[in-house]
Formats: sequence, structure tokens, C-alpha cells
Amino acid sequence: MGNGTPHPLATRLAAPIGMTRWLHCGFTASGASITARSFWLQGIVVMPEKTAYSPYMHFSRDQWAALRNAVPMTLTADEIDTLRGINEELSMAEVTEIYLPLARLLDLYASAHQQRSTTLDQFLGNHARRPPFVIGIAGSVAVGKSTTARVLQALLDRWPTSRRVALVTTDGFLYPNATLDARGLMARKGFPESFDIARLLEFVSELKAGAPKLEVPLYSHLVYDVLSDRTQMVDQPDIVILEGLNVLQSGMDYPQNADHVFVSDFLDFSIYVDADIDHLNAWFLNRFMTLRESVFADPNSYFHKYAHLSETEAQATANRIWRDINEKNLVENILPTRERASLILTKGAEHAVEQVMLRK
Ligand SMILES: Nc1ncnc2c1ncn2[C@@H]1O[C@H](COP(=O)(O)OP(=O)(O)O)[C@@H](O)[C@H]1O
Ligand SMILES: CC(C)(COP(=O)(O)O)[C@@H](O)C(=O)NCCC(=O)O
Repeated sequence: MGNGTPHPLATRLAAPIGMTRWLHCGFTASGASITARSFWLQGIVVMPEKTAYSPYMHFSRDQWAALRNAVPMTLTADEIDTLRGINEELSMAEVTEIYLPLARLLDLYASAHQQRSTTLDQFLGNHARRPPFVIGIAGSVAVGKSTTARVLQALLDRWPTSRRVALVTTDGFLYPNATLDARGLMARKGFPESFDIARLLEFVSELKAGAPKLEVPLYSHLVYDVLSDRTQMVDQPDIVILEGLNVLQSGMDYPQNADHVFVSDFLDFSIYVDADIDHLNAWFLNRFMTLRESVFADPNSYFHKYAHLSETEAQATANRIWRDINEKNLVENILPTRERASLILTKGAEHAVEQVMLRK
């Protein structure tokens, strides 16, 4: 390697991104560890951190954003309007530099997945299946999973491959508050024991088998509960984005799940959205205080009981909820799943992605 011959990794990485050229990378094997010396990607020197046995390629923000040059990508005015509608705090630089290249990669992986399914069906002589390409998005409460999922859904819709993209959140598979209350689990919402695992597993298994017309329960942050009168229909989409803090957990995280199979076994690609705990705390507080200005005033809101609190009392309440529930769940059950992801997006302040790690 390093003599100009394309490294197998180069071919594999270049193919999914549709690059006409290839990675030129040089490895030196020294003793027990192989240290990647350097990558040249379209003339960009991508210097991964010197780590032994890292299953990831590391990209700085600029190195990831430069991947757009490989496949020029622009957004129409309508697409920008759609994205702004998702979240007015979302910066277009974030979309064009981070999420557009990522959506392009996912679109190419989805094409490769479709080809693999066709090949498998030919081998099996079975043409009934239409298994979707399932993308999992995991991470802490308030890290931006839902926003990332909606941005990627909007961007994946745009490519000529014109695929149907469904977005499902695992929040809907939480037990209803009445059940959590009866079991003394209201302060454990989002923890493994608060989910109806059997129902979630049945859904992802049916989904991956290509089943039509699947009914999915819905969670409402307004009533802070699973809705009893509304569900979502998922009818053989080409791509499913499955977003939730537990999608990378394994069967071992769920003792009640005897066969030790879990959501992560049904994912074709997974993204972990990461950020320092201090940022997460601030983002959770900001979301709570924003909701206080709007949703809390609604008598139907679970949090209406907090509407009368002063700003200081509301902040103290939000910090208590964060510390006693969401941060505890992050440290015990979510952060340990980070290195299972296909891709890790590391955010800094203001939700700006600073590093992208992509599995080799
Ligand atoms: N890329 C982003 N830019 C700016 N604000 C964001 C971004 N992603 C999320 N947010 C904000 O952070 C908070 C949490 O986002 P959300 O998508 O609800 O997270 P999660 O689904 O992980 O709980 C929300 O207030 C949202 O507006
Ligand atoms: C419903 C959730 C577990 C889902 O998490 P998210 O979609 O916000 O990542 C979380 O928002 C939640 O309600 N946690 C319990 C503590 C709290 O009220 O924030």
C-alpha cells in the first residue's frame, strides 16, 4: 500500500459516495498495532487521529463538509423553506455542510441495500419481500435526534431515486403513564424498563420482513403520554428513520427480553448524535423554558402544573428533571451504546457538528 495501488478500503469508501476517484491511503503495520498514516480524499488530506484499532475514520467539520465537492449538492429555495420550517434555530450552514453530505451517503447506501435485497430475493426465489433500509438515530434526550431525523427525511426525499421515507420514533413504545405510575416508573421514563419492548421488537421485526400497513403508537410531548386515540400507519416505505434514545441498546439491556434480540439487530445504518453533558443540560433547559412559554399554558399539557412557576422555579424544576432522570439515563443506558453506531456526529455549542466518525 502507499505505492499508488488503491487500498481495498479506498474502493469501499469511494463506491458508496460515488466518487470517480479513490482514496490513496498508506498504512504501516508496526508491531501489534496498525496506525493509519494518512488518507488523501479528492486531494484533501484526512489525517485520522493516531489510534490503534479504531473502527472509525475521523473527519473534522471542514473535512466532512469538503466531501460535498465530490458530489456537488445544492438546495433549492423551496427545500430551504421546508428545512427552516422544521426548526427555525437550524442553521443552513449545518444543513449544507453536515446533513447534505450525510444524506447523500445514506442515499447511496440505500441503493446498495436495494441491490442486495434484489440479489437475495433472486437467490431465495422469493419476490414478496420489500424490506426497507432502516436508519437508527440514537443519543441523549435533547441532543437533537428528532431534528436530525426530520432534516434527513427532508433531504432523502429529494434525490432522483425518489424513495418514500418514513420517520418513526420509539417514544411511542413507552408504556402509557397509567402503567408507569402503577409500576412506580414515572421517574424512569426513557429507561429500559419504561418501554414495551415486546411491542417495539414486533414492529421492527415485521417492518424488516416487508410487512404492509403496520400501525405504530404515537407519543405526545404535549400530554407527556402515549396517545390512546391516534396511531401512525407505516406501509412498506423504502427507507425508515427510527429515532429514539434506545435504538442502539442491546437485548442485554432488557432482562425481560428473554431472547436477547433488540432494535439494533434490525438496523442497516445507525447514527449516534453526541454532545458534552453541559451542552445537553443547556439544550434541555432551553427546550423546557421554550415549551413553558407555549405548551405549558395549554390546560391539556402535562406540564400545565408548572405554568404558574416563576422563571427561576421553572429553571430549577427543569434542572431537577434533567439531573434525576435524563442525565442518569444517559450515563447508565445511552452513552454506553455510542460506539455501536455506524456514524457518530459530535456536536459543540449551538448544535454545531465539530466531528464526524464513520465506520470503516
Ligand atoms: N441542529 C440544531 N440547531 C439548532 N437547534 C437544534 C438543533 N437540533 C436540535 N435543536 C434544538 O435542541 C432541542 C432538542 O432537539 P430535539 O430534536 O427535540 O432533541 P431530541 O429529539 O434528541 O430530544 C430543541 O429545542 C431543538 O429546537
Ligand atoms: C419521552 C422521552 C423519554 C423521550 O426523549 P426524547 O425524545 O426527548 O429524546 C423524554 O423526553 C422524557 O420525557 N423523559 C423523562 C423526563 C422528562 O420529562 O424529560
